[in-house]
Amino acid sequence: MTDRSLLILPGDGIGPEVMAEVRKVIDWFGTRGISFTVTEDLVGGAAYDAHGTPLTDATMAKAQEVDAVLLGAVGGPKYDVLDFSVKPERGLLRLRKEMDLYANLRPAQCFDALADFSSLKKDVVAGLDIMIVRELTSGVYFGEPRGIIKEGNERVGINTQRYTESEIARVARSAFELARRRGNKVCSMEKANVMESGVLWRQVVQEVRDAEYPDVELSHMYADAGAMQLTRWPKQFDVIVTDNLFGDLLSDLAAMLTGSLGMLPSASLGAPMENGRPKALYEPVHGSAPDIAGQGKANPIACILSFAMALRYSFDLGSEAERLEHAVNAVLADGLRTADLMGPEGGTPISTAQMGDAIVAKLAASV
Ligand SMILES: NC(=O)c1ccc[n+]([C@@H]2O[C@H](COP(=O)([O-])OP(=O)(O)OC[C@H]3O[C@@H](n4cnc5c(N)ncnc54)[C@H](O)[C@@H]3O)[C@@H](O)[C@H]2O)c1
Ligand SMILES: CC(C)[C@H](C(=O)O)[C@@H](O)C(=O)O
Ligand SMILES: [Mg+2]
Repeated sequence: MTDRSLLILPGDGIGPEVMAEVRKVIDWFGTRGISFTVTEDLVGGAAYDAHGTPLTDATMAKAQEVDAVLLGAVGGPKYDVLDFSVKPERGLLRLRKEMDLYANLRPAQCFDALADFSSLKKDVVAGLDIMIVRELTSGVYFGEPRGIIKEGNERVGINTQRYTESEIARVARSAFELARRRGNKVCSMEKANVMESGVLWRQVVQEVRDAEYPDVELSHMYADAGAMQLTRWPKQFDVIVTDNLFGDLLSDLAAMLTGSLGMLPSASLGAPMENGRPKALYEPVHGSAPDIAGQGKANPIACILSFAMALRYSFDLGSEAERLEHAVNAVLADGLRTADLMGPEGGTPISTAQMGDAIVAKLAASV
């Protein structure tokens, strides 16, 4: 047993495929004396198939106990017919909510070797390094009332955008703290022009900045304009803080600036516990990719970089995280590409497993 515990939840679709490559990386660190006590369990459709629920109470309890949870992806067309309350995605949302993982960090970094590949011009993305901080435990994802009700002869679908002051303030603090360690700039995105929750969001973020972070530059942008600016000139941003739904959309958009959705990792963090570390779940931003599942085509880099974030944020292993990120960069610099990192002109892609092996080989060569 080590004092570093990890719960791995591979999930559905390409989740188990990309997680298998992370296991190789974990094993390699083990050979270097940095070991983890790993347990594996089911989430999403895989848990539903086995237990009739996308997350059992026992798995939930395990997630609360470990230092970090690493999740692959959940969902898929097979489960589209299920009742909403047992859909695979509900398992992930329960983890986020019950672990109180309110700050979702989604870094969009363009690796040098991919600057030519982005759908945007090279000078727009080369060297790009932005951090989206998405509020993850509130907003329209969780607000009440919700549901589908009958009104006269019609069905009405209802979801509620709801934010309390303290929910906004705590994620704003996460963004300002991160900014201080980066470019010292935060842009907050909402729709204060049409939503009261957006008005409150803007006020509270400004108040937190004025009272506690006067040294950090703060700007505000409507989220629709923010989406436009992200594609026009993304390097104007350092840290972006935004709500749950806008953060979901903007982070998929930001992923494509880096070349592929298969490149973007994430860390979902709660408040620091007594040991100074946050409760944490790490997962790639992408989903279960049913269109390529089972074919060895998935890019494992987003999941591997999510493990790098775990090294940094949950285990104080910042230099090991950097070593892993450098290994990814070196593999890309060698020209190795999974299919998602190839343009219409084509080339010969490598498989999910070959990408994992190449990254481990670079790690080994780095010592
Ligand atoms: N965190 C999660 O578990 C998560 C995130 C997003 C979507 N989902 C779920 O995944 C299912 C499919 O959703 P979707 O198709 O809208 O989104 P998706 O992210 O699964 O796929 C979108 C597109 O990106 C490609 N892609 C995604 N990840 C890739 C990777 N690592 N390598 C190469 N290509 C990759 C897919 O092939 C697909 O063409 C849904 O059930 C959705 O709810 C889960
Ligand atoms: C699968 C789904 C619940 C999830 C979300 O909407 O948060 C996903 O899209 C994400 O980006 O993590
Ligand atoms: Mg998403």
